[in-house]
Parts: sequence; C-alpha cells; structure tokens
Amino acid sequence: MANPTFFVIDFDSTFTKVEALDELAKISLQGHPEKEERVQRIKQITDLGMDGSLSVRESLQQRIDLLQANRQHLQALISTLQNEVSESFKRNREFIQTYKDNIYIISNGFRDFIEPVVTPYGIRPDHILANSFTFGADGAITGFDPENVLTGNNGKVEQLRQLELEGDVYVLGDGYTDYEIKAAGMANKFYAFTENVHREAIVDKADHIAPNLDEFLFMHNMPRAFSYPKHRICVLLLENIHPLAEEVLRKEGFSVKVMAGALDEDELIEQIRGVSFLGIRSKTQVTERVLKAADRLMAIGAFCIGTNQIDLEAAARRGVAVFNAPYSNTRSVVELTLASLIMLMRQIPDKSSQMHQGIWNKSAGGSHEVRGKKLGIIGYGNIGAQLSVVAEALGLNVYYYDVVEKLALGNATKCRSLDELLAQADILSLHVDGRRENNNLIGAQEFAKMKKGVIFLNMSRGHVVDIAALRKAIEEGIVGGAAIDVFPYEPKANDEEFVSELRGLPNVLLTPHIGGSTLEAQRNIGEYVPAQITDYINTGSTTGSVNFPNLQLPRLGNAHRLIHIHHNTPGILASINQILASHAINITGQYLKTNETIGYVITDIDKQYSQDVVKDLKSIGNTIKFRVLY
Ligand SMILES: NC(=O)c1ccc[n+]([C@@H]2O[C@H](COP(=O)([O-])OP(=O)(O)OC[C@H]3O[C@@H](n4cnc5c(N)ncnc54)[C@H](O)[C@@H]3O)[C@@H](O)[C@H]2O)c1
Ligand SMILES: O=C(O)CC[C@@H](O)C(=O)O
Repeated sequence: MANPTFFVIDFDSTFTKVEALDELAKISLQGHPEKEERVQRIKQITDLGMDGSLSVRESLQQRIDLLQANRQHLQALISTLQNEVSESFKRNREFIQTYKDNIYIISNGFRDFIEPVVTPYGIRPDHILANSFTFGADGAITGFDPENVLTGNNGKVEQLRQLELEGDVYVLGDGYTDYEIKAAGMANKFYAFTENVHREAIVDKADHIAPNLDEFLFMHNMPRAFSYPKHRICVLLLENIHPLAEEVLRKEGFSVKVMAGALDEDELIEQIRGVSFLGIRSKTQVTERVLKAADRLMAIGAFCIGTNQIDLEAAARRGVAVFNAPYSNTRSVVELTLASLIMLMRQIPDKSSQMHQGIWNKSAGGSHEVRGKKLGIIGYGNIGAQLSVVAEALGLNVYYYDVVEKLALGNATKCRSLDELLAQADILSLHVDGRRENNNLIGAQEFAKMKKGVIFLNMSRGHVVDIAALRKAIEEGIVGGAAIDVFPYEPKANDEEFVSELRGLPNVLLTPHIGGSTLEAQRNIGEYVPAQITDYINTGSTTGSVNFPNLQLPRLGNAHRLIHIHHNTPGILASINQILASHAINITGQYLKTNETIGYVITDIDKQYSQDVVKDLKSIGNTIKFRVLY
C-alpha cells in the first residue's frame, strides 16, 4: 500500500455480536422486579443513540442509571463478551495480528470490558479508544469519565482528530457515530458492518456494505480466512425445497434466494446468471442452454434421487459438479408403493369414490390379499431392493429384473429377462432410473406380455411408461389396477391443472409425484444436499457427486488448496507440477481422479505463492475451472 492505511473498528455489534450495555443490563438486573421494563428501556436508549436521535452523553448516563451495575457484574459481562466475538473477527485473527499497528478499536463504551475482549486477538491496549467507568467505594458503577472526549457529541470524530492519523482511514461499524467520522472528513470510507445488525439508516449512508469482515478484507486484498467471501456466493433454491436447506446454507454464510415452483428453460436462463449453486428437485430441466448461460455456476444440488432432469455430461464439461440425495427418500417410496398395491388389490380407489357418492357396495368381488402373490420389481436398485425386503415381510413372493447383476435379498428370485418377469408377476412395480434409454420401457408390447388383471405401479419416472398404452391396457382389463405417481409431463407448480389420459379410469390411484414427499424425507434431503455442497465449496470434496470423479479430501490445514478441473487429456498433472516447480512452490499433498469427461486435481501447497502461479495454472490447455481455497 502506498499510503499507510488505518482501520478504525467499532466494538459493540461489530467486533462483538452484541451491545455490551444491553448485556450488562441482563446481568445486573437479574432478579430485579423491573428487569424486563428496564432492559427494554436500555435497548431503546441504545438504539436512539445509534441512529443519532439522542446525544452520546445523555444515552450513556441514562443507561448507567438504569443498570445499577457493579464490579462483579462487570466480570460476568467480560465472560459473556468473550463468547460473543463476531464470527468473522474470530476467523480473521491473522489480519488483526498482521496489522495491529494500524488498527484502532473505537467505542462510546468502556475500556473496562473492551480491553479483556480485544487484546487476546492482538489489538494493542493503546489502540483502544474508549471511556472508563467510575466506581463508588462499594464497587458500584456510578458514571463515567466526563473528561473523555468520547462522551461529547461527535466524540468519535474528535477522538480521530486528536489521533492525527497520517494516511488513509477506513471505518468499519454499525452505528451512526461511526458514520459521523467519515461525514466529518476524518476517514476516506465508511463501511456499514451488517453481520450482527442491519440498520437501514446507516447502510444508506455507507460507502460500502460489509456483511462481515471477510468482505472488507477481500475488498482490500488483505490476509483473510476465506479466499472468497461466502456471502458473495449466490444460491438459488427452486421447487419448494425444505426450509432447512435455506437455513443451513444461510448459516454457512451464502446469499440464498428461494422460489416456490419450477422454472422453464428460458426463465431459468434468466435467473441463473450470477448463481454459484443451484438447488432443484425433479421438475427443473437443466439443459446445455441453461448451463451455457450459467456464468458462475459451481455446483447443482438435486434435492431428490433422480438426476435425469440435469444434463450431467454437459455439466461436467463445464466444471459444474452435481450432487443428489440417493437414499433420503427411499423408505418413503417403498411405503407408498406397498400401501398403493394393497389398496389396488382391494379395489379401494373405486370403493372410496363410490362411498363419496353415497354408494354402499359391501362385497369381496375382485378383492385379494397380497400374501402369497408374486411381486415383480423392475429395477433392483436402492428402492427396488428395499421394497423387496419389506414386501417379503408382508408375505409377498418377490421376483425382480435389473439390467445389471444384483444380488437377491432374502428369498427374492432373480429373473434373467424382463419378459420372464412380466409373464409371471401378479403385481408389477417399476423402480428403474430415468436414463434416456428407459423411455417407454413399458409400452403396448410389454403390457401384452403381462398376466391378465395385473396390478401395475410406476413410482420411478414418467417417461418410462407409454401412457396411451397403459390406458388401453386398463380399458382392456389387462391391467386390473394401477398406481401412477410420475408422469411424462408434470405441472410446474400447484396452481397448474394436471392433464392426463389416465384421469377417470377405474381402480387407478393417481398421485402428484409424492412418492418421496414425506416430511421426514424432505427434512433429510434438506440437510444432506447442503452438507455435500458446502463440503465441495469449502474443501473441494466431491464425494457423492454423480458426474465428477469422487474425491474425499481432508480439511485444509496451514496450506492453500489449488483446485484444477480440466478436460480429461494426458499430461495435465505434469504441467501443473512443472509450473509449481518453476515457481519453487512446495507441494504438501496432491490428489488426482478422472472420469471419461474430466480430470480433477487437488494440490495443497505451502502458504506463500504469487499471483503469477495462478495465472500460469489457469492458462494450462484444457483447463475448465480453477480456484484457490484457504
Ligand atoms: N416417486 C418419487 O417420488 C420418487 C422418489 C425417489 C426416487 N424416485 C425414482 O425411483 C427410481 C429408482 O430410484 P433408486 O433410488 O432405487 O435408483 P437406483 O439407481 O438405486 O436404482 C435403479 C435401478 O434400476 C436399474 N435399471 C435401470 N434401467 C433398467 C431397465 N431398463 N431394466 C431393469 N433395470 C433397470 C438400475 O440398474 C438400478 O439398479 C428412480 O427413477 C428415481 O428417480 C421416485
Ligand atoms: O421431490 C421430487 O421432486 C422428486 C422425488 C423423486 O422423484 C426423486 O427423484 O427423489
């Protein structure tokens, strides 16, 4: 930096998360009959002082009178404040220690509690600009030093004037008195610090908003805990994803935007710009066009099992990792499948709608137990296999067919072909994945091979069944009952009409793609996918990604992590290492994994590196994406 730069940092609600005198009130008024009223009053007075409606001196004296605090209370307050240091200050000790000669803590509060909180972080005691309490003989706080410049109006401005700092001055704070320093011409810039409180009146006056210290340090390119401030990472969550996901991602520090329904391709193209992480469920189609428009996209989270709605290959080619929740709703689908097949075997859809019309039709005609019947499972993956186990417990005889070799669970019988399964099952349940080749897997030819009166269920993907053929099979009595949860076209949101040839058919249960929609499953997914995404963003780990080579990485120690994603061509690792060697950089750990599309190289290096290395690494041929973590 050409000019010396000074950083003037507020204490209450900036260095710490709280207002110290509010905290002192909670301690000193413990058990006081007027505690609630007084605490409220103290808070009001604090706010009046903060937004400039009350003078500092008045605000202080009024609060001290209401507090009735003493030295013991002060000790308790210090312990509280030590636990309430703002998160971004906690993680950026390195900045404080490096710049300790240039940092001042300024406060209209009191050195008595500020010093024990800030000095362990490296703040110099002589750089604490604050008032001091006065005490009575019994240890009670009676007032403050009236001579201290900070008790006057414009106290912080006067204090700065007296310091006569020669250089650039940046003020970071949440209150009006902090802004006053800049307004009086004593600072170059005022940054409204909003990590703990967001005061509209102050934010409006600020040169910049600093949602945390990370942003401030990023803007000034100074030593910091995060290479890139997390609030600059935008997350877009669509399709009614469980609110827990938003909560987890916000807590992690990301900026999150939530939308209720799905978006069509053009709408998504408009929304995706600037988004680093997209969260969807089964309806939003992430096509090559969408990915092309996604200028900052790092990862996509499918908050469900299926990922056929995403062009996985195109995402990989663009260095976008895709994650899903492969097990979180498995049980929910199994339960709905079993419930549906029992309902269908008893003709319940018709019986129930007759009852709603006032028709009492008590008869056993067409009703059967499921015990001893042959259940045919097409697709013996996570859901198919779990269905197999639970169905056997109900007395069903399980048969299954899968395109890959799958070990039979319990007493299940493996079929060598789909036809073999179709020919013998009393009940057929589809649990294949949504790959393109499964389009119309079950059509007229397949229905013709089924036993007459078969119960047919599809809880997998809509395009897997030819709906017109299914309708015909139901009308002709080949299919005696059907439960369909997924459709080739599904409404984008709940206010769109569901249109289907299957409406109005006998003994047909139609459900709006809710196989996995239980509160338990959605909550699990809402927790699981954000955890994968944050792990990927924070450490580069790709465990569980469905289109990236899977690498589980250790947390970063005292090192920088270089993450290099490239088209899978020979020689990239050698190029990376040549560049690092030519810059005399010491590698402390290196991991490489490839798949057919991309290569993923993680290199941990010693702390020191120059920006030239980054430039060189980015310019290696076939590089898709490169980022540095620290
Ligand atoms: N209705 C819902 O709400 C809901 C909820 C969760 C999952 N799903 C869907 O259920 C399906 C199964 O989920 P999963 O977690 O068990 O998936 P999975 O990947 O674990 O299992 C799918 C199995 O199907 C097999 N398969 C693929 N094509 C096949 C074919 N043509 N013939 C026979 N076997 C074939 C695969 O080899 C695999 O074993 C997926 O389509 C998923 O998207 C729907
Ligand atoms: O919740 C959804 O939209 C999809 C549920 C299900 O089809 C899945 O793939 O997990």
